[in-house]
Amino acid sequence: MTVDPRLTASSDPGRMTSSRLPILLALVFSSLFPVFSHSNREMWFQDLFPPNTCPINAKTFYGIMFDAGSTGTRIHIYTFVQKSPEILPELEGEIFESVKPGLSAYADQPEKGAESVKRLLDMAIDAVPPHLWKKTPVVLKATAGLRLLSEEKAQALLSEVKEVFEESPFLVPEDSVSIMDGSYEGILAWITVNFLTGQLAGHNQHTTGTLDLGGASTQITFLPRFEETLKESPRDFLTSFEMFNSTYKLYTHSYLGFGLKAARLATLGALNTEVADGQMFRSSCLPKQLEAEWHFGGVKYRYGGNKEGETGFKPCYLEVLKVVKGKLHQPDEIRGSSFYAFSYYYDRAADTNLIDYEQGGVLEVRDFERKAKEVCDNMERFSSASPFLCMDLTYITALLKEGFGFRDNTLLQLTKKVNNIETSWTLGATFHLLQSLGITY
Ligand SMILES: Nc1ccn([C@@H]2O[C@H](COP(=O)(O)OP(=O)(O)O)[C@@H](O)[C@H]2O)c(=O)n1
Ligand SMILES: [Ca+2]
Repeated sequence: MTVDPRLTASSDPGRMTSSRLPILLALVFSSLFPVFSHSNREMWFQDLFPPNTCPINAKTFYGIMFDAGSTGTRIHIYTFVQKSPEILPELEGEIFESVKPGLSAYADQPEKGAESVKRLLDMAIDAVPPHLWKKTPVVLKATAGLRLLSEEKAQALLSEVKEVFEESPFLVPEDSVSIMDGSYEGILAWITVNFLTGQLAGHNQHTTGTLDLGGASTQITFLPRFEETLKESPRDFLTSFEMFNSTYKLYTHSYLGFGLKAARLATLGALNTEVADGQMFRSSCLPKQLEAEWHFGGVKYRYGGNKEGETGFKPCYLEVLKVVKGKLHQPDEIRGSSFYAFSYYYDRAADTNLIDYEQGGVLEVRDFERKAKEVCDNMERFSSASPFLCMDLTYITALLKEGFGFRDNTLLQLTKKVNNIETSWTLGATFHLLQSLGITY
């Protein structure tokens, strides 16, 4: 990935290079897996094989983490390698695959939902060598899509998935299928990003905050630097988290119902309401003549443009403002910081050529606003794209400025992968899992 120098003013850009990654991983694993501290043990073959090249003891182990998101289900198969007992393991790579729709779309057909998980799990059967199946843990964590379902429907889905896991040859830990607490989603994504960018090695305190915009919820997470932030934040926004032998006191919050798709419904006035048969929801953020249907979370919605009334950025911004204004906590200290942003921040920026789809890039908050104006005031020119493009960009602008209180010139590093590893909470969750299972080789 490329790193904008503006973002690394207080950190070391050299840390981002992939050649540093194994060293960094080794450092992190040394605290993750204290069992490795037997590095003084004498080995008869040490004189024959230089460190790192002994083929006899090279060991590979895996972790399988499912992300059951509101818009899709994804599998992450992480491979770790330990080349000899003296050398610490390295994160070798990740196999990633996804399917749509997400589990919550199968609210009334839980077996079909579980089938979608099974198809992905079959990939792990091919990726993990048979002799390691029994030692490879498999876990699924669901996010906002399932949080929004009734307890009964969500549990039915989870128990079908659990059956799929139990019929597989992998290690199924207790609590292997669950709905993840929203605050973990933020913390674990923060761990992933700061781990992959090298900020968790040693005592470097130049960590970066993270912004995740999902379909149904959105998270903000950062390491507060000022006492004021700790004093002024609501208690449940602050959390201590132990990882890699350090305790991180993080600010994190997950706003349920503020993901991009939930925000569309909220803007249309259709979130958390009983939808009457044939009811039409209209918005000035949609093309004037549009009338269409949309399925989300197992419910069908009819929506359309303001046939007679206004359309465009100004009226749209006022509509969207009602969804965010005064609803989010605004920590002062983030105004001058830079953040990593992913998920729908990335997708909408890439869709509108604000960033390169493969490389990502760095934007200022005002770039989203500029693009929102361009799209909303020229909807006919963008009619081949999603009819929601104007609403989505306007929502992102309002969420960043009026929701979180970022400045126009706050920098956002838009990233999908760092060193070819997905910037998802799943890697942080896998570290946590391996730590709790005491998996050491
Ligand atoms: N590994 C992943 C997971 C999600 N995403 C993006 O995250 C957004 C959807 O979020 P989600 O389905 O996880 O929804 P939530 O359950 O997090 O609300 C989409 O833009 C996905 O493309 C991604 O880019 N990479
Ligand atoms: Ca997500």
